[in-house]
Amino acid sequence: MFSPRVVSLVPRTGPRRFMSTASKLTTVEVNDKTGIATLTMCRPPVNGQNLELLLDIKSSIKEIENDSSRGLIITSASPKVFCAGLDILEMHKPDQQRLRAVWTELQNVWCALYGISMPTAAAINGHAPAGGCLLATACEYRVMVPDCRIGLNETQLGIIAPKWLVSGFLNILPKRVAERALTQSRLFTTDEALQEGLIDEIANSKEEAVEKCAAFIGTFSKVNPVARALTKLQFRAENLRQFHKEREQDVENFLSLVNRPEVQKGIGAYLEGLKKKKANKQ
Ligand SMILES: CC/C=C\CCC/C=C/C(=O)SCCNC(=O)CCNC(=O)[C@H](O)C(C)(C)COP(=O)(O)OP(=O)(O)OC[C@H]1O[C@@H](n2cnc3c(N)ncnc32)[C@H](O)[C@@H]1OP(=O)(O)O
Repeated sequence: MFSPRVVSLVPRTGPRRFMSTASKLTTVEVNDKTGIATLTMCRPPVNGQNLELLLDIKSSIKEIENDSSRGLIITSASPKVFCAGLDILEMHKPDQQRLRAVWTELQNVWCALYGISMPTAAAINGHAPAGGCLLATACEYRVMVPDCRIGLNETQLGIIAPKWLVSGFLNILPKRVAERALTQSRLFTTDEALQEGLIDEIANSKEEAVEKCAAFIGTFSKVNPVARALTKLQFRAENLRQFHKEREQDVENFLSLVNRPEVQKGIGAYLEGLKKKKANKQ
């Protein structure tokens, strides 16, 4: 559950350091001057969220939280993709135990990122559909590079994004825009996302996006961290409470939905479409 932590306001000095990470699927780099930690997802080619990546993101978030960093920036090592969402292979003809674990870990990642007390920002250096959009919208601030797409396109796969998953989206967009976007499986271009308020700024490169995220986090340097954390909680507590109340039922709903023959057929066709797209590119 959400527990605000007191963070020192004294700036740190010294070189950048790397925290230990559970595996190589994420890296965490702390800028010792600013105290801001950058969590980078590194599962090529598109940071598909399989079980191992989700476990790794969760443990990196916990590590950053325990280190009392000044803030957290999430980004990707892939040149064109921030995160392509759930690894569709985890949902296609799934192993039931693993599928259960995947969904539980997606819940855990969302809960850890959405409920963390320190300032958070996403440097969206590429496309961010579905689970990628989930990560970005769990953060407090978003900076995106041009010519990319972001949104919750779950209905395209025949699956339904549950309430907790949509709550970050609803923190940002008017309900009417959110409802239409979800029912239409809309992926917003960078320009559209800025216009609708789904992202806060555009940056010309990943480096610039990270800098802009750090500048946002820097705006809190003179704000009392406990007051800031409690204020953030005030805005997010109801969604978190609701999530905890429903999380077990939500796993059952997900499993039953994904196992439906017509959904399996849809996921299979979607995967085929992705493969064909690649073949057409070659
Ligand atoms: C009760 C609740 C139920 C449900 C809630 C569900 C919540 C979350 C759901 C999800 O996250 S579902 C996943 C949705 N994701 C997508 O629809 C994205 C699909 N991918 C794309 O649109 C594109 O790949 C891209 C991200 C825009 C990148 O395009 P690009 O041209 O750069 O790459 P390419 O398409 O050639 O892909 C490279 C490679 O990666 C494979 N790939 C892509 N996305 C996924 C994925 N999500 N899972 C697994 N694999 C993916 C693609 O097939 C290519 O593989 P190949 O090299 O082996 O052919």
